[in-house]
Amino acid sequence: MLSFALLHSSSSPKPQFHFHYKNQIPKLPFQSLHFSPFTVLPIKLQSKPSFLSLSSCFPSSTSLIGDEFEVELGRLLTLLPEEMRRSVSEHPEFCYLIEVVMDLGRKPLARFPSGDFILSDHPITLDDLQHAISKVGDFAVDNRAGISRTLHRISAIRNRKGAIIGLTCRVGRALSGSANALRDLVKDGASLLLIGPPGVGKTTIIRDIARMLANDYGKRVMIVDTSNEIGGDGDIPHAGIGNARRMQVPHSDVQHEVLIEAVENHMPQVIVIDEIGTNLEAMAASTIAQRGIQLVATAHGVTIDNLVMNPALEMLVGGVQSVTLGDEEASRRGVQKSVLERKGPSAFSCGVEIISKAELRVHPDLEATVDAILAGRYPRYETRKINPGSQDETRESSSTQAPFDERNEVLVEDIIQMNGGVPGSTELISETDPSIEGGSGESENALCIFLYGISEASVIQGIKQLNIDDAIEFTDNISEADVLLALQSKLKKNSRIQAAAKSHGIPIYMTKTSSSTQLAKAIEALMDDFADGFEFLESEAKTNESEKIDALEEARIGMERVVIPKGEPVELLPRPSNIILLQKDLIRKYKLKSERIGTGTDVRLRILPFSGAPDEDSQDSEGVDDESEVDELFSPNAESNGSAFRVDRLPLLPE
Ligand SMILES: Nc1ncnc2c1ncn2[C@@H]1O[C@H](COP(=O)(O)OP(=O)(O)OP(=O)(O)O)[C@@H](O)[C@H]1O
Repeated sequence: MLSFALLHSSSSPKPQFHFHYKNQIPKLPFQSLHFSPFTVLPIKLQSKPSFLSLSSCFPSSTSLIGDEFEVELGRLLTLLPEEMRRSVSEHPEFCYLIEVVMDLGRKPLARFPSGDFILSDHPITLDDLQHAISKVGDFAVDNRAGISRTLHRISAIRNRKGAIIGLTCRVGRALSGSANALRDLVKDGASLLLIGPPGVGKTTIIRDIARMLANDYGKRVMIVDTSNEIGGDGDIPHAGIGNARRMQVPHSDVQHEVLIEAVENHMPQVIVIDEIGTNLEAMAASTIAQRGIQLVATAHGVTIDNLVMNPALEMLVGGVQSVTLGDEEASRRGVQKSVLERKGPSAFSCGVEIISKAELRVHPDLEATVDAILAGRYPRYETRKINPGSQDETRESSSTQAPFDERNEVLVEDIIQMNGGVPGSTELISETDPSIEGGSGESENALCIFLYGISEASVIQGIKQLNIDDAIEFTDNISEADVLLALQSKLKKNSRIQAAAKSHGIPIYMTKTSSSTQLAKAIEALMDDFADGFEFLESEAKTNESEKIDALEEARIGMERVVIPKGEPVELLPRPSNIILLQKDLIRKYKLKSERIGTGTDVRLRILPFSGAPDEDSQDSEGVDDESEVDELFSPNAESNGSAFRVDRLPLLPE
């Protein structure tokens, strides 16, 4: 029978970590970097699969894991058929197992940091699923179940008749120390909102925050545990939450009620809650914040921008409203008359973007971050490392630079960690530090593209002939991108993606089709502009800004001096489509109508005198609706560059 052992070897060579850049997945991206002195050797044993050496995966200081985690992981593995159990326990990354996926009629998979691994060539049967289901508690309405007194989460997929045909078995771990990087903030009573994509480690961190506040700072902490993920399944909470108390939620729809109940009945000083996702929950959280209770919560998203743009959750960060500025104020600020502003105070004082299992971006003043995003400026934030091994506060780097610069710092730290650097080091190493030399097989000057409506595969296919694979890379995180490349038809339907690109100062390019030839041309054009540092865009933006002000002033004077007092129409000068759109907006605010005249580069507006006819706000005199205006805005007459049209720095399109 096959099993494995973890052998400590101080003389063993450092493990080979693959260099990763931006969103590329490293071989072992977590704090596994601590574990470089351990070597995993598969050996043959005449015994049952053993997890006895599992605690060696984790230095004793890192967690409550050790023996308890062995037992807990063992309980998860009892869900699996013997062959799968053996296969997963033999995997070299067994300690870092994230999930086991069992779908009826398909081969079972284990998810590890380095990727998916097939556990057996035998497809999953109904019996296999039945066996697993019999070992877990009841599935709640959110189709999640747990294993009593463990942190594992079993999520079911059902067929149309309600029968379970798939399971995702997530390994839960209490990583004591995973919230150390936020210790200074939580200690001072800051309300923290953590956001991150699924599986990045949000629950793990807030669990540790709950423990830290209850045990280290003696606070009365109440966890509102919607799917029993923070405190584990069963009525006795998992040791990972320390002295914090927890309230279970019978149904996710009543999470907001339990939140209020927690405050009213149990006198908490701190409320911890995972996954605020609805408007009602956001409202409950805001109410709690107003009562002076420290709030620690998570929400799905990648960056704070995602929350600002999410109508259900924007309330968490103070809400967003559109404000019309006076002419003078608008020209003083150099912005259009209608701007977005924060409506009120944020329910949270700090925001934390969980970038990866090893890295956080802390926005110490969440309101300032939201204001910056709405004003199209770079928010200020600090990059911190998650370091479960250290009991100290681990503010590893502090940065208020523009994201582009900071990205390089992060990159450098990643590489150093991957090369076996000491976690917890507070040294900030410059990009030219020799220790990073040779760590990369990739170009540091690669152009990082966020694709929208175009698949990565199509671009790769398109540029095959160009031999520039190393010069570009892709990201799913718009804040990391140098440029947004989108399919025209998709982009024009999504004003939010444009707003997100704008808020990060990223130029937007688009193609009409995603054929290989078009994409190849687009990428070539893009590479040229990137090589020039997108310099021309800067000057274009400046020209555009002053043209915007001129155009609006021209329309205002026309209306105030001619159209309104004399009742005569006024023809404005030809302008680019995006500026015409702004003029139309202003004209509507004066309760006047306009018509678009001319063609090509001669397109301009004629402002019509008030006719007394009912005002159709969303239509101009030609019956052109906003959708057509959007089309117009995207017409290639403004900027054309082969197949890629620059539509950089568009104004926000009407919803
Ligand atoms: N620092 C870490 N090192 C190693 N494993 C980790 C770390 N943080 C989290 N994990 C593991 O990663 C997986 C996902 O973590 P977690 O459930 O906390 O993520 P999440 O962001 O809350 O996910 P979701 O949004 O899907 O609920 C779990 O198996 C967890 O044990």
